[in-house]
Amino acid sequence: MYQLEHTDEVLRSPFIYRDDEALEKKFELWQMRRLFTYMKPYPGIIAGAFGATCGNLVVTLLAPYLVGRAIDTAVAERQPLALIHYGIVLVALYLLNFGSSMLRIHLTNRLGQSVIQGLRRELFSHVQTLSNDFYDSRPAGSILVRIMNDVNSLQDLFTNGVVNSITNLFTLIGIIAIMFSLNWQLSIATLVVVPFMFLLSMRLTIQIRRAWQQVRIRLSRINAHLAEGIQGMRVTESYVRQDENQVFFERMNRDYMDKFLLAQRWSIPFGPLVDLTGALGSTLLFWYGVHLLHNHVVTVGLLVAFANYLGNFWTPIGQLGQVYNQILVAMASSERIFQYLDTKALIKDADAAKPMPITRGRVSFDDVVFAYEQGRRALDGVSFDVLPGQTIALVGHTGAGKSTVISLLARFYDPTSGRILIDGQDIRDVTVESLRSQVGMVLQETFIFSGTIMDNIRYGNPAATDEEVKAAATAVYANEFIEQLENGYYTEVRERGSRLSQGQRQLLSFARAILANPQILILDEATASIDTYTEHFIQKGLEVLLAGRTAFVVAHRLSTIRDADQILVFDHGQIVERGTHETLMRTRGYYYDLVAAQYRFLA
Ligand SMILES: Nc1ncnc2c1ncn2[C@@H]1O[C@H](COP(=O)(O)OP(=O)(O)OP(=O)(O)O)[C@@H](O)[C@H]1O
Repeated sequence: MYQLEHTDEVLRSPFIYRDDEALEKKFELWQMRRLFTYMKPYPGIIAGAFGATCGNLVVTLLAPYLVGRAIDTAVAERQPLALIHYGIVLVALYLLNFGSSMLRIHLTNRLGQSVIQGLRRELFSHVQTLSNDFYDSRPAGSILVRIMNDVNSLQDLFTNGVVNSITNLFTLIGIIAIMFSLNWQLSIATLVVVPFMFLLSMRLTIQIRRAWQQVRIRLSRINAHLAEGIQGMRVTESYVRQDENQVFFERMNRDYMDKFLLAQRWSIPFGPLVDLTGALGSTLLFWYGVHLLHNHVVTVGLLVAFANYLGNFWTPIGQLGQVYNQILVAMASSERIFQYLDTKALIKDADAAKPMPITRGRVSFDDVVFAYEQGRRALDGVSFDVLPGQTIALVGHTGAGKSTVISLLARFYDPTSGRILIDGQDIRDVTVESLRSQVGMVLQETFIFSGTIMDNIRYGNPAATDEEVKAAATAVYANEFIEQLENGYYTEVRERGSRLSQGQRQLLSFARAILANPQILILDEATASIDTYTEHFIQKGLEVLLAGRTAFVVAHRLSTIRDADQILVFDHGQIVERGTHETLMRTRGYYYDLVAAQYRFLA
């Protein structure tokens, strides 16, 4: 069986959770301030949560004192009625505590979820406005991680961190103030262990957090590998790579288990150590307390009250340690989130942009130069003029610049220099929305969304009725195959349309496009070989789709090229020949060679 040599290789797989992304960062005030602005819309919830925590605070501060008083007065002086009164007050206090806790947990969760939801909404809506260059430069996985994981990791801070840390500070200050007002000597004896509690809590929670982060990274690696493995299962099977995959997976699985057990090793001692420190603190308190008791400096009730106060130190100290962790994690995540939010869309409406009126469809490229990366021109001085209703075929070797022409026409990028005009208007002077609503695109790979066939066609025009969808499908000859599916137009398609053949997807995209009814159509013909039966429908569908529109076709079918009004032949980003099929064939130049080399078998 195939064995991997190095552990590092195990970790080579493309991670959803990228290892080069920091998991924690040092505190930055401006970042914290910006994060807090997301809480602004919820003053009512915040006030309610603070109100509820005040209820908890009252009980934490008052209950130990009352227990002490009950011992000193009711028990010591044998007054059962007074004891019952104390009992009733304490029960009432704990009921208040119960109610306050329920309300606080509900409100803080609501606050956390509202903030997270708002942040995620803003992030998604912003990412949707970003230009193609943004998507070109990062994998989809890393965008997903930011919208989901990074936003989620802020959840703890907003749910518990903010409200709790303020309450915890008040609790600590309150307990210390009450203790000193009752007896300063005993207060000092009680507080001796508190710095140790604090240090222990900080030290352990940092280690525990780091250990669990490692577990999460391993889990993300497994997820990423699984997702890829399942998507690429056909390739795996066809190359008989199951065994290698199994070994690879086993290593990752094992790695996850090791990290999990390590994290457990850090987490397990936390509780017992807390108890141990508490016990040490109590021992010290009672040892000194009994000494004070003998000298009649304190009473038994006071000693018991102090022991309870000592017990009440742990929760706020532990939670403050956690908040420190939550802030460090939030710094790293929010930095990445803000980085996305601050990314400006390269393509956006000019200040004076107006909607483009319904176009006739005349398209001109005027000395257009474009480079994706500086110094490497993908288009180099491209000029052409297309009359309304004409079909233009773009041909040329791979990498010649055909797709770049159509990307610029749909304004996914702006030219480095030169102009693109539609009906005499520079497309940079009109709104992007109005431009794109009139420039339809049918791409090679038809993206099928989860839903019915009906929904998928309607994507072209959400306002279309069922009848209009069916009419559009019928017009481009897609009706025949759709009717044959088990539920016709209401058949569910999902998983990137895997139920549909390449040809059927193409027909679906024609229906989608004709429903949108754009004046200008961009068509990247699919290169995949399609059975002759479907090909026949595609051919007829295409004729309907192109009729009456200005169309740019990155053409692979000789039939499309032959019927084109103009053929633009590209090479290294320049138009090297132009004309109709007949004239170009007669010229016996670049196009002739191209056809001879590439399309001979199609003729
Ligand atoms: N997103 C991108 N980032 C950087 N360079 C790119 C990008 N897209 C294309 N290019 C480069 O621009 C040049 C033109 O590419 P283009 O996609 O327009 O060619 P094409 O003629 O459509 O090729 P094909 O027929 O293979 O689709 C190529 O050198 C290509 O490597």
